[in-house]
Amino acid sequence: MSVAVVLVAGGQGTRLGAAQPKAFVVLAGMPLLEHAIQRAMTAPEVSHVVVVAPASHLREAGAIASRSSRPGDVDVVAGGAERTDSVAAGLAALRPGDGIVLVHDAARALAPASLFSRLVHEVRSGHPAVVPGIPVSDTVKVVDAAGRVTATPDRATLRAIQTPQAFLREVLVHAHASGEQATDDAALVERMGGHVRVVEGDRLAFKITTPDDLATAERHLGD
Ligand SMILES: Nc1ccn([C@@H]2O[C@H](COP(=O)(O)OP(=O)(O)OP(=O)(O)O)[C@@H](O)[C@H]2O)c(=O)n1
Ligand SMILES: C[C@](O)(CO)[C@H](O)COP(=O)(O)O
Repeated sequence: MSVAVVLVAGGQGTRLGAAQPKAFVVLAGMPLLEHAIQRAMTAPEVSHVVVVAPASHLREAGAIASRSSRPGDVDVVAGGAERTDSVAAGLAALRPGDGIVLVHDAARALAPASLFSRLVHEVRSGHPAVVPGIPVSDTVKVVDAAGRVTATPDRATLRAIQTPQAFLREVLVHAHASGEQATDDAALVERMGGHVRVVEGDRLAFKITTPDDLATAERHLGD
């Protein structure tokens, strides 16, 4: 069963505030998208990457894909208005033999190859939906629209969820068939009653969202 990565890079990066969409912002001499492709393709299990780019930047994404170690194994398609739409566009471009799908944010450009491998191992061990998570160090409160606290969940039960998120292809495709939006793909599986397993994440898989995050990423690469 081959393993495909749907690498979503179709967002604008409004919170980063750069002149171009976030995936094309240069970090240590290379666009974030290129960092993400390199790391994904370093995982020996990964046979194919579908890059989902903004419709305005297909040519730029194609040029980045052509510089990868295996250009024939990287396809580029146009994304949609929301992240969920971009993932759906990537799923539509999977190849026939792709049985395991990892959905990954280009914005988590430093996620290491070892994280991809760990998730694939978990799916191959019989878990149809597996996501990486990090224990939270802050106390997290649930608030209503008026800012009033309605609950303080036990911190030990909470995880900050990252990507890549790994699924059996049929499970993910079925979950997306609902046409609903969600902030991550696992939530669609949860909504249809599917089991999602959380495994240990990786601090390097943090999401580059703001200029501060970009500076943090630069520091990591300088270490
Ligand atoms: N319509 C969209 C929106 C987001 N994404 C991707 O989803 C990932 C996570 O999204 P986020 O970090 O929030 O990126 P943006 O939506 O680009 O950021 P912002 O909300 O600041 O505009 C990113 O790799 C982004 O490119 C996408 O492919 N298509
Ligand atoms: C998928 C995700 O990265 C998991 O933490 C996250 O939910 C993406 O959120 P965003 O709203 O697109 O930033």
